[in-house]
Amino acid sequence: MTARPRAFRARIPGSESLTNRALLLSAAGEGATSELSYPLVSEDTIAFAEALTRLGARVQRPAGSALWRVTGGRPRGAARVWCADAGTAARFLPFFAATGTGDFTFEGSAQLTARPVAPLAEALRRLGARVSTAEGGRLPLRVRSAGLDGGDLDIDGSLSSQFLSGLLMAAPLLRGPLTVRVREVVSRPYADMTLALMRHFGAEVAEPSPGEFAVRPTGYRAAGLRVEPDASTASYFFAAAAVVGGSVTVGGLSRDSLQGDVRFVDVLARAGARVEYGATGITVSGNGPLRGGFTVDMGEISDTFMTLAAIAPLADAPVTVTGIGHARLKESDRIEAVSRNLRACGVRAETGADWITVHPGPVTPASIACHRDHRIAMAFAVLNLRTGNLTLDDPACVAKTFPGFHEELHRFSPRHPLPVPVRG
Ligand SMILES: O=C(O)C1=C[C@@H](OP(=O)(O)O)[C@@H](O)[C@H](O)C1
Ligand SMILES: C=C(OP(=O)(O)O)C(=O)O
Repeated sequence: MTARPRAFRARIPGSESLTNRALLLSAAGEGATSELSYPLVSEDTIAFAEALTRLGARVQRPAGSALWRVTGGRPRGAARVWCADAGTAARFLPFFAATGTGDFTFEGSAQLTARPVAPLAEALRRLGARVSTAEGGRLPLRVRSAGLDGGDLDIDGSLSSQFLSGLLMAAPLLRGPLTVRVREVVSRPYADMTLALMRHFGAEVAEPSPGEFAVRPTGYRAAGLRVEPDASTASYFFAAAAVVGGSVTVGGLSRDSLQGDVRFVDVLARAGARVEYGATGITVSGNGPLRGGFTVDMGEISDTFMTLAAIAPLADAPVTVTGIGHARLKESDRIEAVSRNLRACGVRAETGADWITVHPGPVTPASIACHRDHRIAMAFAVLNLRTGNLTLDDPACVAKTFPGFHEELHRFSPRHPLPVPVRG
């Protein structure tokens, strides 16, 4: 066991999900200016902000400032919009663009192009937009529209909640009321986050029955928002305390967070860590060896399943995670990426369509294949705090949501190596 680090207040950047929603809802407030404090500054949110400027908004983000100002504008004309690796950009912005008038093409990286957008295209066609996609319902996606009427439609939420969130956020910008029905939606806490932020920016949205949403064509008003720290990112630092001892506090998070991933701490509690919900933040403390011997459905908080799976070899019995089939459709096939990397470390892991079981055992030296997935890199960096024998084949991929990750984890435990500056 390494030396017990002191109590540590982790400096966690703003939530990507809250930042991107607030950027979009601010951009939808035509002519009005909203202020976002402590937004996430990362590849995903910069790409999202730049995409919005292509769609008529103005985003002022002074270097080093914790305050972004967004002035709304209506999408009009023709634009090619680059979404980089950001799933939320590809799934939210076409709906917003279709409420304007013009011809908009959305493109993304090879990684993003591998992720589905068919449910989005189908919903937009039913609302009257002209939409085309690449084969298999992939990017590039082209949408031509002269604004959308309201109506009544179903949307598929089984692959991702982001399609529902994108449609809901666009709904107040339609010419009439919209009723949306979703039979099954994964990651439901993200839809709840969407509803909460829509209301914060002035929308009237109700859920008269589970999975049925009624939205009035009210448009949006400007609002201010202080962005919570990213609960998915906090999971790595909470898990670090659980596996090396000491305690980590993340200020600005609570049981009432808008982010479902804050519930990851309850999973750590099942594994034996001590969790305290304080007045100013959440604290997780290591409490002896990690306890396994349980099965947990992480379908609603699937971004954090990798954090648990990566430290599960350190537990005293197997850990099974279920409900995570949709995690195969993210930056990587995350069930496959985690299980292959664990096996490369000599750890026994079994998988199915939507589950993984990790067995305890020694971790042998390995190079972790990150698959350009920031969460694979960050999760295995936590395991390495204990083993000290792992390297990442792409440490820089963390910049998608936390450019300063390695520095902050090193500040918690010097056992985490600082990234070697890339020469040239
Ligand atoms: O709406 C959002 O901000 C997100 C929704 C989730 O995706 P799925 O709904 O595809 O699970 C999550 O994995 C992603 O990191 C962010
Ligand atoms: C899946 C993720 O993000 P996105 O869908 O926005 O690419 C993530 O951050 O884990």
